[in-house]
Amino acid sequence: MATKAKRPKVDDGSEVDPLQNFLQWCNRVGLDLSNKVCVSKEGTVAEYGMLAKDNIEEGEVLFTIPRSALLHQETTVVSALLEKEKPCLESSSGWVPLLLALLYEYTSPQSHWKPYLSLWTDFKTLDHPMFWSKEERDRLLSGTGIPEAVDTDLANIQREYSDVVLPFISKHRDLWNPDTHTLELYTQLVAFVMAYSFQEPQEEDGDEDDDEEEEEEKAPNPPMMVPMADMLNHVSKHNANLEFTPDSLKMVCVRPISKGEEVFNTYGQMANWQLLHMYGFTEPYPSNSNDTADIPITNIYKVAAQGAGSDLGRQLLEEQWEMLCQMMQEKGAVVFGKQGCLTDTELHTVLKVLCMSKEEFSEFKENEGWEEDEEDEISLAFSNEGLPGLKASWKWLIHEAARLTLRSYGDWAEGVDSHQALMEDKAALGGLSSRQQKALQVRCGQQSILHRLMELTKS
Ligand SMILES: C[S@@+](CC[C@H](N)C(=O)[O-])C[C@H]1O[C@@H](n2cnc3c(N)ncnc32)[C@H](O)[C@@H]1O
Repeated sequence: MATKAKRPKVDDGSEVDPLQNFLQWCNRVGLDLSNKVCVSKEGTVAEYGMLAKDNIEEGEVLFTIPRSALLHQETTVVSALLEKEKPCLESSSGWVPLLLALLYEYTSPQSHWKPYLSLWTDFKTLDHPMFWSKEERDRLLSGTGIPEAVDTDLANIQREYSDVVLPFISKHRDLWNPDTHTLELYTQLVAFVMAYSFQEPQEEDGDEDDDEEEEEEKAPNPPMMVPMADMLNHVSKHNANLEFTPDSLKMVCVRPISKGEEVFNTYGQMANWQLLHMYGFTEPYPSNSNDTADIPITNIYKVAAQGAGSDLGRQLLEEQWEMLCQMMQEKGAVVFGKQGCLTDTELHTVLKVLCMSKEEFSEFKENEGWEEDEEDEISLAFSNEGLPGLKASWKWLIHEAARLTLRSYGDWAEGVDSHQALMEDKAALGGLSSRQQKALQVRCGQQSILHRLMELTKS
């Protein structure tokens, strides 16, 4: 078993309340907490959270964290070594330096961040799908995109640990120990970073002449741990937001909060499948205004292939598909939100290429593309308002691809035809495990978006 952070003890051997210990530490490191808020485990949606002790106005600062209190690769005790060895610590995630810092600080009795890290003694309570069995993930979450995302994560974690972390810690046994800093602990800390870390937004250059491509190539900032800010839970209709300044980070109220209400941060615009994947929870259906459903582009192609009558038609379609695969860099899904398509440019490209006549396709290849349509027009055309007005061939492709995608949700709720019906049956819902309930929230959100899309595109 991996060594866990032990609960602090006072002289008589009794345990210190980890929260009080953490709040005292906050005081010592100069973290300024408004007396209008408090951290609590009661009256919150999930374990620790922040509550308003008084009415709070928009713009009020709830707490300020000096940058020296943040835990990341430049503040950890082992920062000089991490900096010196930077080239050997590169990986696709870019998380290895922070994870090495956490492996060290989490298991070091002298760590400056001990009162902070001692708040969590078992990261598995986060209940990320990565801690479910593969069988349970595949059974409960098929069709949601989560099983594939978790399989990729687990393969990456294992590779990163064996190729980068283990050789590194084996070389520095004065600081790390492979018997303590195991793959199991590493995986748990990955889940901690997924659910608790923050990424500072890239600074805007302000130089308008800058080449756009250069801007896009900037790597994202590495993640960091932000004590106190990570005590806040998330909802899509949040009431507070973290602001970054050169000296400190500030949690600022973004809509009035009444006394007794929970203070909610935003973890970003997260669909329920992303919340479950990254944080191990979902917002109750249908309250997540950021919910989305993906349609794999292969499903649009499969539908188009069913509709291609002759051999010649099928050959043309295959050429068009080959070209699309070269054009689309991402793994290939179009995303629909509650108000319409969120990847309208990609969907527009897919529909345009797959519906071209032989002549149009030859012209397209000769010109190496087409004149781009106005972005605003595309965005309107693929919004819920615009979808019913699309041309019939495009509507048919979207409609049938949505139907095909809906079929990919296996049904684990035996005897129940519709997930929606189960959602409305409070007694049956109460009989489900918490994992089954979360899976249901994800599926219902995605399915309702796809059903709506079928309605909007029916001929
Ligand atoms: C940044 S932490 C927030 C503090 C956390 N509640 C704690 O006790 O340590 C993120 C974790 O809080 C929980 N969480 C956040 N928002 C939630 C919500 N709206 N509903 C349920 N759980 C939530 C999830 O377990 C998530 O992984």
